[in-house]
Amino acid sequence: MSDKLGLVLLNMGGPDSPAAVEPFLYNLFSDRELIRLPGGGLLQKPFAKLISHFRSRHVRLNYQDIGGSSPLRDWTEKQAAGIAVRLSGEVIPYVAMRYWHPFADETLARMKADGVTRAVVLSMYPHYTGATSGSSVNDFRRRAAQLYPELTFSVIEQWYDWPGYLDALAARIREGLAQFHELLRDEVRILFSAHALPQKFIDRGDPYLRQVTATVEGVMQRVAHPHWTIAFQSRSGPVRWMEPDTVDVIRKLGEEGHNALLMVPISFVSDHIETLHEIDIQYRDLAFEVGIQNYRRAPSLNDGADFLAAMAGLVNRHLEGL
Ligand SMILES: C=CC1=C(C)c2cc3[nH]c(cc4nc(cc5[nH]c(cc1n2)c(C)c5CCC(=O)O)C(CCC(=O)O)=C4C)c(C)c3C=C
Ligand SMILES: [Fe+2]
Ligand SMILES: [Fe+2]
Repeated sequence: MSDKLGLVLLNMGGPDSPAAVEPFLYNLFSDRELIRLPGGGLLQKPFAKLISHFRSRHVRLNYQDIGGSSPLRDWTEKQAAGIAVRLSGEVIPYVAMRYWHPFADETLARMKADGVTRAVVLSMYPHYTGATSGSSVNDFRRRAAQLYPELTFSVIEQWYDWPGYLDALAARIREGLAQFHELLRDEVRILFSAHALPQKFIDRGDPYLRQVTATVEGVMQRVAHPHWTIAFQSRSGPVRWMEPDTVDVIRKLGEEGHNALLMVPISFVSDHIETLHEIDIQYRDLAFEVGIQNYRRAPSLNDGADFLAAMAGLVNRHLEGL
């Protein structure tokens, strides 16, 4: 029997056309591991239908500003291929998304057809929370149990302190700092912006905050710049969210008279709506409004060779330990 090995990268997924925005949002708001709408589960789908319908107009406009669709699938496919070619031995790359194509069941069907019998499943969220990594891994496990129970797989679901990842992130920050005029560089405020979570995820014990903090500390040991802080972006509902909010921190930096700001997206490993729209458009407008004239963002990791080599190292170490 053949013993083909697959590498499956998990991520959120994003709409691939304007028409996909509403069903993408419906899938997202239907996920009770991400968001618990009122009604104890019974009303989750009707509420998801309603919210996705009303939210889609606004979200579609945001996607329109970045070219009409999410680049997340392309980046994740490039990452999967780039990691697979750097592994020892032959490994077939796949991607499985939580809320848009390719869904886990589509990917599992392809793996089965390709004769893949073993796989390493790698969550592309560096920091663990049940809302993202947890939901994606559970979804993959459920679908695999239904559709391809013979598949043997193991999961890598957190890697916030992997040295090669920290090195790659530090390199992006140095690139970001290099975009400022030499005379300004020492004064640059670095703002690490992680995706916010409702505070209740932290209170119930998700390690997300601890892991984000550890990543930032590991990176700053490598970069050695005196001015940095962490904030949380993209709140989206009427609950208590992690603090401080990125918007409030940008405002405060402006009020304090700082005029050089480097944004570093920290919980995402590729470009998508929250780097390309939120950080590059919305927060940039806000920074200018509060007097920060020099606003830059560190490039995302995307398919950077150093990042892919680091991730291949992570997968190789995992395979050696099996
Ligand atoms: C580490 C990454 C992410 C965390 C943590 C996260 C938590 C989280 N998100 C929502 C609600 C929405 N997220 C949306 C889009 C979106 N979120 C992430 C990542 C994290 N989310 C990504 C990569 C994307 C974009 C996909 C793409 O563009 O390719 C959206 C849809 C967009 C919008 O409506 O603004 C919602 C809604 C919650 C409630 C949450 C924590 C529980
Ligand atoms: Fe999100
Ligand atoms: Fe978000």
